[in-house]
Amino acid sequence: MIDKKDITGIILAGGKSSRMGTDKGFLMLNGKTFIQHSIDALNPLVSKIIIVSNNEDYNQFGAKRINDVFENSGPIAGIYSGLIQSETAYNLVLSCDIPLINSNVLKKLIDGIDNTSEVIQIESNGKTMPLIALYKNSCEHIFYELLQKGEKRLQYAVSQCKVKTITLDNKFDFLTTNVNTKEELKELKNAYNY
Ligand SMILES: Nc1nc2c(ncn2[C@@H]2O[C@H](COP(=O)(O)OP(=O)(O)OP(=O)(O)O)[C@@H](O)[C@H]2O)c(=O)[nH]1
Repeated sequence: MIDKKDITGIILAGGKSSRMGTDKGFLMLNGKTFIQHSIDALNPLVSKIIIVSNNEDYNQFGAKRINDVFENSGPIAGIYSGLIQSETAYNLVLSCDIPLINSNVLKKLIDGIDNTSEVIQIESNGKTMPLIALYKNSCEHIFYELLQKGEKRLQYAVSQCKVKTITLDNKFDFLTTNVNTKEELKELKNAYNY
């Protein structure tokens, strides 16, 4: 039986944010920052939360913030940076731009743990989502090798691990809505009356 003491939460909050123009973790939805939505979804399931970002403004959220080990190398580097700091076998990885995410969705990843899978990811709206996923620490060396080769495609990196995909029931697809632009944020607020 996997306990929360065996799981670290890793929130990716770095990157260029070129489409949004500002750090996505500080956007507000329903009176709460995006990063706080990620923290609140992870908290019941993990023993510790690590925020991966070079922005020191993320120090205020009561989680451990760490810098990216490789700069400008995208989410593979963000996950790798979190994995090398993690002291647990399992890691729930979440990007900071999915503000409707909740613990029930993340719990499905923990329920999917088996003896073989190194990555367990959500599929929602017909798309696999490696930034709503559980990673075993054994991915660390695979990601390191790929980063050395300059690989930036997270989907490719995940395909190099033993991966299992858990498909969300269609009625929960909205919970994985990803916000990349100001227009998408406006649409989300309109859709859910926030
Ligand atoms: N720590 C870390 N997180 C990253 C990095 N690149 C992207 N992310 C995070 O990964 C998630 C998805 O990022 P994207 O939307 O694909 O990329 P982005 O750089 O944030 O935005 P764009 O420049 O608009 O593509 C977000 O939560 C980002 O904060 C990185 O190099 N380091």
